[in-house]
Amino acid sequence: MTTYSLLILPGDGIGPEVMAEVRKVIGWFEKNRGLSFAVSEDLVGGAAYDKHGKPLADETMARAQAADAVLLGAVGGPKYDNLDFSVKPERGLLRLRKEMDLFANLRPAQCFDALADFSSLKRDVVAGLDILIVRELTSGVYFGEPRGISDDDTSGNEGGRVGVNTQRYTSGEIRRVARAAFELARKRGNRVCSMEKANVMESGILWREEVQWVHDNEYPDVELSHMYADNGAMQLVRNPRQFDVIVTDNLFGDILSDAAAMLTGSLGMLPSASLGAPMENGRPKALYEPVHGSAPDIAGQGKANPIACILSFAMCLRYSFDLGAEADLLEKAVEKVLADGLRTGDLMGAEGGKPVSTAEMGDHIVAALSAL
Ligand SMILES: NC(=O)c1ccc[n+]([C@@H]2O[C@H](COP(=O)([O-])OP(=O)(O)OC[C@H]3O[C@@H](n4cnc5c(N)ncnc54)[C@H](O)[C@@H]3O)[C@@H](O)[C@H]2O)c1
Ligand SMILES: CC(C)[C@H](C(=O)O)[C@@H](O)C(=O)O
Ligand SMILES: [Mg+2]
Repeated sequence: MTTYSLLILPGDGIGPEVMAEVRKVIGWFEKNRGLSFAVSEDLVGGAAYDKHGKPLADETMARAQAADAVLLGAVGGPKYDNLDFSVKPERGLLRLRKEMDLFANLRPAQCFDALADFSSLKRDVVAGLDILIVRELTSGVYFGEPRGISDDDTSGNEGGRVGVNTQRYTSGEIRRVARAAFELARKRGNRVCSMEKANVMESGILWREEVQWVHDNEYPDVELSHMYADNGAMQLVRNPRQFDVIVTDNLFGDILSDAAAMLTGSLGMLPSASLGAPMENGRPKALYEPVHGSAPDIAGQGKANPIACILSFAMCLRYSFDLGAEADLLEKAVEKVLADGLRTGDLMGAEGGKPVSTAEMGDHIVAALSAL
C-alpha cells in the first residue's frame, strides 16, 4: 500500500481551526477507503515567529521539500503587523512558494447550486459557474529586484522616501505557467483567456507574446483570447461564465481570485493548489491552501468556514495522488451539506439556512462522506 506523506502547516488565526476539520476528513479516508497518510505537523507564519523568531524555520522548509504534499491553513494577523518586513508571517508562505518553485497556482471558482442565491451577484449570473484561475506564483512584482524603501527621493518633495517594487518576467517563467493553463484547459472547456496590462507595461507585452507563442507552437487546438486585467475584473463581475481558464501574473491573479471568490458566495469557499515541476516520484511539488487568510476578525470563535481548506485537500487528492474518485467524493460531500442547508456564518443570508460552527460543518461533511 502506498503511504502518502503530508506536512500540515496550520499557521495562524482560523488556520488551525479549519485544518482541524481537514484532519477529520483525512481520518475518514484512512478508515473507510484504506488510504494511508504519514501526517506530520509544523509551524508557519506568526506561530513560527513566536517560537523561532522567523516565519519559517529552515528545518520546516526542508520537511516541506521532502513531503509528497504540504497543506497550509493561513498566516498573518494584527499581532504581527508591525514586525520587520523580513520576518512577517506572509514571508514564510512566500518562501515556501519560491523555494519549492510552485509556479502554477490553481484557484478554481465554482458556484454550488445551493449558494447561487447567496452570491452578491444575481443567480442568473453565477449559477453553474465553474472557472479556473491559473496564477503565476513565483515571480513578478512579488519577487522582482530592485525592491525596498529608501531615502532616495531627490525631487525635493516632502517626505523624501521612495518605495520600489519591480515587475519582472522572463520568457521561461511565462511559458511554463502558460503550458500549465493550456494543459488544464484541455481537460475542461478547452479555452484560455490570458490577462495582463500590455497597454501600459512592457512585462505585459512580453506576457501576451509568450502566451501566444506557446499557443501557436504547442496548443493550437485550445482557444486563446487576451484581455487587459482591469477589463478582466469587470468581466468577471459582469459575466463570469464567459471564462473557462484564466491565466495571469502573480499580482493580478491575487486580486482577480479574491474577486472570483465572491461569485461563489464567500471567500471561505475557495480552495487552491500551488504546483511545481515533477519530483523524482513523478508527483509535482505541491502545496494546498485555502485562498482566504487568517481572518483575525472571527478567529477563535468557531465561526470560520472550513470548506475552502477541505476542498484544498480534495485538490491534493486529485493533483498529488491521482485519486480523482476520492476527490470527487469529497466535493460531492461538500455539495450535499450545502444542499442540506448547513451554513457557517459567512454563508448566512436572507434566505436562511441551518447555522453551524466550524467543527459542526466538518462533522457534517464527514457524515456526508459516509452517506454517499
Ligand atoms: N494565504 C494566506 O495565508 C493569506 C491569504 C490572505 C491574507 N492573509 C493574511 O491574513 C490576514 C488577514 O487578511 P484579510 O483580512 O485581508 O483577509 P482574510 O481572507 O483573512 O479575511 C477577509 C474577510 O473574509 C472573512 N473570511 C476569510 N476566510 C473566511 C472563512 N474561512 N470563513 C468565514 N469568513 C472568512 C474574514 O472574516 C474577513 O472578514 C493578513 O495578515 C493577511 O496578510 C493570509
Ligand atoms: C498572504 C499573501 C502573501 C498572499 C498573496 O498575496 O499571495 C495571499 O493574499 C494569497 O492570496 O495567497
Ligand atoms: Mg490573496
